Amino acid sequence: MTSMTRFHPPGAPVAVLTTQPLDRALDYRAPEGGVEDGAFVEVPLGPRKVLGVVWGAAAGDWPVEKLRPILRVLPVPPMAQAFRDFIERSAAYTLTPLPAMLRLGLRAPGLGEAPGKRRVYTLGTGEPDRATAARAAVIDALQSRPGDVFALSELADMAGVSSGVVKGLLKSGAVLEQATPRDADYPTLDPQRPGKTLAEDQIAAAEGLRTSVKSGTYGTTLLKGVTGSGKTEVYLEAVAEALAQGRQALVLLPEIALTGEFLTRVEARFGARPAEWHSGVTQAERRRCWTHVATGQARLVVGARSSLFLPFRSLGLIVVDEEHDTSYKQEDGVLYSARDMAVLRASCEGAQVILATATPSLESWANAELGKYARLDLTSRFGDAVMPKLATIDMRDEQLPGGRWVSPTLQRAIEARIIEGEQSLIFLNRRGYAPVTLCRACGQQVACHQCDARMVEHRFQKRLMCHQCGETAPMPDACPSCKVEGKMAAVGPGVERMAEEVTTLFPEARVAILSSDLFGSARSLKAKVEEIARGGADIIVGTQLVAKGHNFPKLTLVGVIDADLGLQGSDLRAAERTFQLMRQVSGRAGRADKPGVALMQTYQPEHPVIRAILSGDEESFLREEADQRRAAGVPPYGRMAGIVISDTDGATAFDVGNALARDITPLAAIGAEVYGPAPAPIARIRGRHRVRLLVKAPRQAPIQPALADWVGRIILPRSTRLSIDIDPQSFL
Ligand SMILES: Nc1ncnc2c1ncn2[C@@H]1O[C@H](COP(=O)(O)OP(=O)(O)OP(=O)(O)O)[C@@H](O)[C@H]1O
Ligand SMILES: [Zn+2]
Repeated sequence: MTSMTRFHPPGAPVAVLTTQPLDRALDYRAPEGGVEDGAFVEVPLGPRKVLGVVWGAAAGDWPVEKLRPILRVLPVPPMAQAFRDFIERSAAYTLTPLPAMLRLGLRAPGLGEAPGKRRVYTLGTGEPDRATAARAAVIDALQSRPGDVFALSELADMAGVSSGVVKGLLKSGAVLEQATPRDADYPTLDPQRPGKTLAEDQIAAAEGLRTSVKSGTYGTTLLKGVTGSGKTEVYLEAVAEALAQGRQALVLLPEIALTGEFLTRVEARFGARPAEWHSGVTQAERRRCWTHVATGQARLVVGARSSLFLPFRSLGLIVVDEEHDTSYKQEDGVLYSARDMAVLRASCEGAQVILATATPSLESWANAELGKYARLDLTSRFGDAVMPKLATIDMRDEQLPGGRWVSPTLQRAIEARIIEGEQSLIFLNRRGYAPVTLCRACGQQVACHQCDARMVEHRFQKRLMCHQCGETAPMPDACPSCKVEGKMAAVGPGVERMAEEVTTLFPEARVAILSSDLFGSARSLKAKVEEIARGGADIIVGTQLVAKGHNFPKLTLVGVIDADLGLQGSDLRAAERTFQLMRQVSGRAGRADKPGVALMQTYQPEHPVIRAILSGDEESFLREEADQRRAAGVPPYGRMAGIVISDTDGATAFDVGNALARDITPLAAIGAEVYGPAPAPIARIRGRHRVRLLVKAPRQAPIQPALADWVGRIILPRSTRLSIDIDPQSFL
């Protein structure tokens, strides 16, 4: 860990950690005027200039006179000691090289550039002097984001054109080029404004949270409240307390589509909107957010998981809303769980964490049981709203023709809602039109040529898509294998096919589909969600995107097409995930004055998980699940790490796997076991063959150093990649 913050006089040797893939900090000489620990600097590296952070005194193994000087100290506040500690500890936890971790903390576009040099582009009033498809794409892109300004490459990427096309539109005035304005301050949030009048149980929970925030120390609270109980209102009180203490707060949401509603609620509570940080905001806006978070001017940030790596000055509170959500796990690049890293960051900062959910992850629940986390409960919905009634539809008793999935029972229920002017949600956790496309002549399924995965038909886009690598191909007329024409058939349902069926059943109804792949931008998805919330649809057909915390006041019926879907896998969390998903999606019903119903179509109504979902007894479900995991020694009662070795050559990947399995001395020393190597469930992605090993260790075992020692004994062939996933959530 770095020592106390320190000033290095001009010429003193200092260590600079750069974002370049080197295994350690490099030594430089402090510039004229000296430099502080944590300062953001520009240094020479070979022929290039790169960004870095002063990481303490130099190691001293190079003579000072041979060191190159720091070129420039950037005009931003230095990285706080607590943040540097977090970078080091999160790197050690996830076994990520420090520079890769630091890179997450330097995601502010144009940080190294002088302010006057940056240019941004925006919509002008002129007409393009020559109309082309590429030019029209630029204008369309700008029109879809009124009021936003873009960097050149950002706008070109958005429009799918070269930057030359954008520049070509300047002369006619159709696009305007401007010097970047100074990053405007965020409006002041007023924590003293009166919030909503809280109900009795809300007051108790809010007081508990306020007291924790007041303590000014680290602590984590699991805020467990049934869907619609008002968790947001309650944790906003904790945010108010942090603001009143003069500290900053961060609220993490699992889905950008949820930010719209959240921003409105923040504005209602504090009189202004907070800073935003996620993939849906422009580079200029990200820069503004980063710099004002660094100075402390931005007091509240709402963001995606990467906002954990913003340079807060004085962070007092992190809220992880829908903490059970799987999207908090970053599954490529640096593999980390934003929920766990939130706890780590808070402990570095002396801040509080609130994990809010109706369906806690077993990890968080167990930590509360152990007393490591505090716990607060909200057990009823706010106001007159009641919890929805849950029931199963036994599909063995329903008469359904082939190629149809909405049972007559569900159909009648939807009909009744339409007559009442209420909304129904049809839920199927499968994107696209059909999961399988096969040839009726030869029986072959269409597969991705780069992956061991089927191509999924997306009928609206008229393309096949691989959900592993994103590769798309036009829908073929003739079978790619036997070349027979007109025999390609869709097998099984996806949301698009459900929308088609629903439209056939209810031709008069307004049907909306919510699936992540159907929206070009986060903004258009947000707009759709808002339109639905206002009543702009009678039937919503959606994937798990709709299960996440949305508030559709007119929605009174949830129909689950296939409640058995998630139970089939051998995933260690299959039961937990199905339970969470069903409780969450059913929780969308009856959130306002009218009571709601959730109907789950299933072929196995007597399955213990289905019965647990119906009973609504979360605590017994979690306790039983905990008992099983404890007996098996798996998370949260044991540690796990997933190792994926990939190579364009399958045999090479296996050789590496075997070499690792042959000598497990460092792991055996901590009582860990190694399973594999075995071909990964998806044995090839993007042309790379994949081999997996699984490491299982006792709960308290120091797994990271043992893993580092173990894989460090192997010299990887150049073509081989090895990734280590601590606490893996997915086993693909
Ligand atoms: N004290 C209150 N006064 C007025 N309205 C409230 C109050 N508490 C909650 N509500 C309203 O009840 C609804 C549900 O609240 P909220 O969205 O905070 O619930 P939640 O617990 O976060 O639900 P979910 O887990 O399903 O996301 C919202 O429309 C909210 O505005
Ligand atoms: Zn693929």
